[in-house]
Amino acid sequence: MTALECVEHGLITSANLENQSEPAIQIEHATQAVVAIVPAAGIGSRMGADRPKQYLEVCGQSILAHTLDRLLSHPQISQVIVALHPDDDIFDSLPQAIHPKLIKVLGGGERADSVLAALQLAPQNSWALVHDAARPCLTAADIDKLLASRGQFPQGAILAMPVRDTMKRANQLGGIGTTVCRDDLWHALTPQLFPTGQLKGYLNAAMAAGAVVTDEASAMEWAGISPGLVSGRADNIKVTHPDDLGLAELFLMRALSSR
Ligand SMILES: Nc1ccn([C@@H]2O[C@H](COP(=O)(O)OP(=O)(O)OP(=O)(O)O)[C@@H](O)[C@H]2O)c(=O)n1
Ligand SMILES: C[C@](O)(CO)[C@H](O)COP(=O)(O)O
Repeated sequence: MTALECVEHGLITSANLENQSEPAIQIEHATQAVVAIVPAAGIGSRMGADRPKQYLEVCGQSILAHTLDRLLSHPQISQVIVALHPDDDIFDSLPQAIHPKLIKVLGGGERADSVLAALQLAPQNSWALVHDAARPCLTAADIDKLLASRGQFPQGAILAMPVRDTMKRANQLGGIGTTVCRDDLWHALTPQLFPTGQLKGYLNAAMAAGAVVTDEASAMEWAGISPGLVSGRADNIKVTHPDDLGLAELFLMRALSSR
């Protein structure tokens, strides 16, 4: 891909191109493979269903199948690596399981362990686009938006959504302790996009240091990096509790009917 094509695809900014010192780095970043990492080894305890929530059906197929469809069909994603629970006996029955772009790996005890396990199979010199299996409503436009942010955020970025409600912190009695200033507060979503080698290294180091790592950005922040915030759609929900299923069904039906 030529430098100009990188600018046309929004992979680098024209400013990067004019900056004589960095075009090679920016173009290299922009033309590296993008590998989707899908942590799908959870048990869905908060859902309390008869199976892991990623295998609950909405709009005719499982939540995981919807998520994989979005990633496998994206032209800039060259590979999809899915981390599965050791006891998973459903995945291989999914039509998506035999897709040539897809690789499966055993996940770990925590989400971060599953992400790390999948990262071992990603090329060191690639971009890792980490996306929860439990977020089936992701759109191609939001993936495009995050990928296009690499020119502005060469160290990586995440999809996120500004907080809209007044935020309260509970006290010990289950009442309102305090109102939290919501200025500059964002909900972290996924995908989260980082250079694979850096993410692997910092994820390992942060976890070894006992840091709390609930998303990939936490590990990058632990290393002193400030990932970009890219405003994403509010319907990119994480299916977590039973009442999320109706919302996911609604959003997926709306997306399918608009095709
Ligand atoms: N050890 C784990 C735990 C979670 N996940 C994945 O990480 C994503 C986000 O995690 P969460 O929503 O918490 O899923 P669960 O851990 O399954 O839910 P719960 O916490 O209610 O058990 C999910 O796609 C889940 O499958 C994973 O790959 N490996
Ligand atoms: C990664 C994530 O979806 C960003 O909001 C979230 O941290 C996952 O948290 P969970 O407790 O593993 O669901």
